[in-house]
Amino acid sequence: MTTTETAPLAGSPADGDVPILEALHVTKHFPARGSLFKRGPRRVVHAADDVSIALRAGRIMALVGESGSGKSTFARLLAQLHPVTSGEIRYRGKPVRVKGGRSLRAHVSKVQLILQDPFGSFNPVATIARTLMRAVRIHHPKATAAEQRRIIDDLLGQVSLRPARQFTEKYPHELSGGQLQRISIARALAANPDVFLADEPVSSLDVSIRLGVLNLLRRLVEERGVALLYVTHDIASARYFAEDTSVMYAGQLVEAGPSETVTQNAAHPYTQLLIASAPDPSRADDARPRDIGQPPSLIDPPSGCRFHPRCPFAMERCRTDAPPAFALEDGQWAKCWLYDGDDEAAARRVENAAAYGLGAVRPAGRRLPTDAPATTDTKGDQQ
Ligand SMILES: Nc1ncnc2c1ncn2[C@@H]1O[C@H](COP(=O)(O)OP(=O)(O)OP(=O)(O)O)[C@@H](O)[C@H]1O
Repeated sequence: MTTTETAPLAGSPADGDVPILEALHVTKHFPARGSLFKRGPRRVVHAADDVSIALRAGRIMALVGESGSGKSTFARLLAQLHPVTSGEIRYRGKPVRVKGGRSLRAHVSKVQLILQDPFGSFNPVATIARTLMRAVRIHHPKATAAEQRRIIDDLLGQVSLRPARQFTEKYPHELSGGQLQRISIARALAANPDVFLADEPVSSLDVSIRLGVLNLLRRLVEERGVALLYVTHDIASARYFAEDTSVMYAGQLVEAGPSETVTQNAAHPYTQLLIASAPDPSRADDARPRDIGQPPSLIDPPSGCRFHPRCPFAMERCRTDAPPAFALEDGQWAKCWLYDGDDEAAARRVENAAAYGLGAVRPAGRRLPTDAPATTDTKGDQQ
């Protein structure tokens, strides 16, 4: 038995290894627009509430959710671009306390953010060589000019842009979105990071070139042993790309576990609806619930389970009490009262299985302590 009685841990990491980057009970509240100058209690946007995640060497974790669920905010918290409201970020087991300047630079060199829109992240009047040289000078200040040029060639080679001279003298507008996204990955590699936080890295690219960029990221994870957080609204891509998947709804994680299990045997009704509403021509006429409605306001989120106003299986307790995490099989967990041990929950699970044509009704889960970080790291003896 490991420490996992109180900390559900996912995937299949080796025993005793420490995650490279971890968030523990991380919360971020932004002041709501206009609330700074109003009397009365300050209103806040609950962009992330009590989110715990562990990123491990050589593994990809998908963070999936609709627009506005808090995914980008969470990635930025990990990158320390926003301070957390409460909770802790740990790098290799040690709390990260960034106060700007040198400590921020040290964190950024280890934890690199890759953004959705590569065009927006380049200086339009600088050549690729100049942009990359800037990153190389920051991270390899002692290298000679010739060495720095060699480093640039090598970085471009690592992202399969060869020969380098075909790209170095170009301006961003002369390159395709896919080429630019590769160059932003090369720029991130200049820091020799341990962690990539890729925020919708392929959503702005043509469908035909997405796979190439995802394959490149996968190769870098495997060859360099970096940890990768893959932020996406596309749950189908999580299955093929990431070992582990966490699902975020209205600022909270609602389900996590191995990607194969989460995508093929989703437990939370929100994940089930996300999957049912993903385009799939092969099931054009099936009868699964598909109208997934609108996400709630994050200024005044619903009481109890935040998904209850949209949930076809909601019970009275869902309106009043926030669900704890229930450990299921295969390292999967879900914060959903459906997996409670009583008869009403069991009856709703029967309805749930019927609605989604599931072969078998799922058993109840094991309720995990609420103070435990319900991370995506569900390793261990939680069954
Ligand atoms: N700096 C900020 N100040 C105030 N509110 C913010 C700020 N940044 C994000 N938010 C709010 O936090 C919530 C979560 O936004 P976030 O961008 O993290 O979601 P997301 O899941 O990444 O969505 P998308 O996929 O559209 O980027 C939204 O309600 C957003 O308006």
